[in-house]
Amino acid sequence: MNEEKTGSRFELGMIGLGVMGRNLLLNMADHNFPVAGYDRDVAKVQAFLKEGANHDVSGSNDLGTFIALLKKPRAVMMLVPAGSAVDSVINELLSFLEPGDLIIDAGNSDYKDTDIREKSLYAKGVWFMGMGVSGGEKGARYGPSIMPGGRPEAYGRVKPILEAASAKVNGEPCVTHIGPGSSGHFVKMVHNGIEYALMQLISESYDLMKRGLGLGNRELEQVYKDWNKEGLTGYLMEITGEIFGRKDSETQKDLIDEIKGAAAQKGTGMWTSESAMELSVPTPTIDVAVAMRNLSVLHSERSIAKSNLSRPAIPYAGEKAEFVSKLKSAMIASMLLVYSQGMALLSVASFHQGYGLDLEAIARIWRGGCIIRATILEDIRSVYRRSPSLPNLLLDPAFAKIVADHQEQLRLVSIEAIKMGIPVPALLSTLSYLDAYRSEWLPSNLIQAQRDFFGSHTYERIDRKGVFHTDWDES
Ligand SMILES: NC(=O)C1=CN([C@@H]2O[C@H](COP(=O)(O)OP(=O)(O)OC[C@H]3O[C@@H](n4cnc5c(N)ncnc54)[C@H](OP(=O)(O)O)[C@@H]3O)[C@@H](O)[C@H]2O)C=CC1
Ligand SMILES: O=C(CO)[C@H](O)[C@H](O)COP(=O)(O)O
Repeated sequence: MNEEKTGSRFELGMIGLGVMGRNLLLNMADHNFPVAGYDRDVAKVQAFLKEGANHDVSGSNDLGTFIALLKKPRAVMMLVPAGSAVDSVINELLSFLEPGDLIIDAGNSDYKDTDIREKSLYAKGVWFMGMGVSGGEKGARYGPSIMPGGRPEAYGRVKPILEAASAKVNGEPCVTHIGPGSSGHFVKMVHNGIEYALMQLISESYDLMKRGLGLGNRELEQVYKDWNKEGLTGYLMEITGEIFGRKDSETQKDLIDEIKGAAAQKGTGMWTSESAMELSVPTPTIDVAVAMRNLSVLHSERSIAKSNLSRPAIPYAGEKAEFVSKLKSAMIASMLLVYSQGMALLSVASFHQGYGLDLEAIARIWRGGCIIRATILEDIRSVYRRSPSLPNLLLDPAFAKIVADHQEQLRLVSIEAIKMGIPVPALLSTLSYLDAYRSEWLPSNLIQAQRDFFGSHTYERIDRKGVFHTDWDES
């Protein structure tokens, strides 16, 4: 190690120099912060030092040497897989850290774990922050959206470095102190839940155009590029257009056709659905997106079911261009309804978990750097600027009007999908969410009557206050 690259003067240390850790640390170094990296794998440390050679960086694959590089009170960030790896890193760190040092878990940890870790570390005098980072490899390197939670004093210590490294939209950094405790990881989890639902919707639009209309990959590439230019501008739409244009370097075939239709997952989508259920917030599109990832991996069952359950498809008989235009409208409505579900979950969690979330600030920091960034987040930000405690975006007349203007196309596309036998559970559940949310009357009176009939669970009445029970066996 070179002399000037030693000494306890590095402002932040990163544990885990994988995809995210290496890139985020280089990003911080780009902004002239002296930073140090640690990885168990010496090759990863060397690769980081080589890439950061023109910056004030240092690193080691020895934890004690790495910790000795850091300025006191120390700030140690980790980007390692969620779960036991985080606990094992914390345990190893504890023998080197002192009261007042700060640990930041910037991975996709379960927020419930974050609450436990923060409390137990605080009792030992060590500060702990759970922080969401979104943007993938490129975002981490050139500007992610960052969602730090925990004590405001802890955030204050790393605010300059996080603001410098984050994405900027109109000069505003895509980072803000989210709130206390596990709020940063909760907000990142919901970001990912929205991400799952948007990805499922886009994949359904692909299926409708591929199997329904018979469009080829060049046509699909053009449709997604057009959608990204106007009306549906966002990162996921942008990369989808690029994906359809990519050739496999080995076979020279379209790469998309070489990829198996079985989608993996690491847990954040499922945790979003679980949390929504726990907090009684309806998020049907996110729930169905998780279910479809689960169904996608049942390939051998699906190949048996294919012959057992075959049915003739009723092909689409209309104009292809007209269908694509309706589909674009359907996508606009359904994507807005996904953001509505996710933001409604944040609104309830803010109250129940004492996070005190600023929904306008969350929409602001999601406008750049993250995977769900899209121009609509500017409108969503405006809604919360007007009405900071709105329980659901659909209650804002301007936002509701955009959905209402596109809802008929969502309905028409859904009907065609059903006729063609193409699975579009995200589109259908989104439409039903809309129809249920805008319906003052729901048939749940019958469910109450049934519950009281079989279990004496009682019911409320519309004409009187109180709880009532009927002896349903009495004639
Ligand atoms: N990839 C992405 O797009 C995003 C990922 N995330 C989250 O960031 C975190 C890191 O992901 P990513 O960078 O993609 O993962 P990688 O697999 O690329 O890197 C993980 C790093 O963690 C290290 N590590 C694993 N287990 C331990 C352990 N027990 N002790 C010490 N180090 C360990 C690995 O070291 P070694 O080489 O020695 O195994 C490796 O350097 C995860 O929580 C992920 O969910 C968040 C946003 C986006
Ligand atoms: O956090 C991310 C993006 O925002 C990560 O890429 C995460 O891994 C995505 O979730 P999954 O792997 O379950 O699809």
